[in-house]
Amino acid sequence: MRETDIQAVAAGAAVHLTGLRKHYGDVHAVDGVDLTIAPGEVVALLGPNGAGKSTTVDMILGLTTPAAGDVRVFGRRPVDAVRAGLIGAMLQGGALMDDLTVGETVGMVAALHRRPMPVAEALRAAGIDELAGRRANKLSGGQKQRVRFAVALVSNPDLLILDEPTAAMDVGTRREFWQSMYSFTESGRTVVFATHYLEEAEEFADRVVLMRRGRVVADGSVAEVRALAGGRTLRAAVPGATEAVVAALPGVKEFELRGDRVAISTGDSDATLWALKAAVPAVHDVEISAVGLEGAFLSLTADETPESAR
Ligand SMILES: Nc1ncnc2c1ncn2[C@@H]1O[C@H](COP(=O)(O)OP(=O)(O)OP(=O)(O)O)[C@@H](O)[C@H]1O
Repeated sequence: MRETDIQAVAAGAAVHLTGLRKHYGDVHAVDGVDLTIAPGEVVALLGPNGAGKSTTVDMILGLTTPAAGDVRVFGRRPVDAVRAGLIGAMLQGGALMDDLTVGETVGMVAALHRRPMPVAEALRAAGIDELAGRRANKLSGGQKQRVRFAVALVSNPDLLILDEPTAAMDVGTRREFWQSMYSFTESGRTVVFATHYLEEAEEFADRVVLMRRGRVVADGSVAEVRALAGGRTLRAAVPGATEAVVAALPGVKEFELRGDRVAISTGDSDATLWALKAAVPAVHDVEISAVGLEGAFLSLTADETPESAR
C-alpha cells in the first residue's frame, strides 16, 4: 500500500495494522497481522502463550520495530502518537521506582504530558488513592499493577493498551479494576487489552481478536467468535458404539469416546443426532450444549505443539 493510501485508511482508525510481521531468528512472533480498530472499541487480544500478543502490542507502542508492514495509531506512527500523548500503556511487569511514593510516581509521569488528568483523579480511577504515600517497594503485586494502571491513565490517553493487566490481581481487585476501566471507556476512549482470561474477554470486550502463532485466527464479537468455532457439543451414552461409527457421523469435527460415553464437537448437531440414533439405536442420555468462548478458544487455537496447551 502506498504511504498516502495508508494514511487515508488509517486516519479514521484508532489502530491500523497492515501486513505486520516480526520474527526472532526462526520464530515468526507476528506473521502477517492486519487489524483495524475503531475509536471507542474495547478489544481483547486473546491467545495462548507465544501467540504474538505482546509483540503486537509492543509494535503498536513503537517499542519494537516491525520487520514488515505498517502501524498507525490515530493515523500517526507510534512514536508520534506516543509523543502526542495519545497512547497510555500498562505493560507486563513495567518497572516502578522503589524510592518514590505512588503519588510521586504518578505525578512524575503526569509532568511529562501536555494534558494530563489530575494525579488524584488517576489514583482514584485506579482505586489506589489511599496508597498515595506508600513507596513502591512496599506494595503487593496487585497494588503495583494498579499503580501501573494509574500511570497509564494519567496521561489522559485516547488509546489505552494493557498487556495482561490483571495478571497479579485477586478476584476482587480484578473486578474493581474492570469497573475503573468501564468508566474510562464510557468517555468513548479505545482500549486494547491482551489477556489469557476468557471470562475477561467475554465480559469486558466488544470485540475479540484471537491470535495463534503470530496470526489472527478469529476476529469479531464474543458471539461471532463462538459461532466460528462451529456450534455445539453433543454428549450421550452410546452403548456398543465404536470410534469408526462415531467418526462416520455427519457434522463431526472431533470426538472423544470413553467407555459408553461420547462427547462430540459438531457443526450440525441435528444431523449428528439423527444419524447417531440410526447408527446406535440404544443411544440415550443425550445432552447438546453451545460451545462457550472457552471451547471456541481451544478449538481455534489448538495445534500440535505443547506450547499452546495452556
Ligand atoms: N525478544 C525476543 N527474543 C526472542 N524471541 C521472542 C522475543 N519476544 C518474543 N519472542 C517469541 O515470539 C513469540 C511470540 O511471543 P509473544 O510474547 O508476543 O507472545 P504472547 O502471545 O504475548 O505470549 P504470552 O501470553 O506468553 O505473553 C514467542 O514464541 C516468543 O518466544
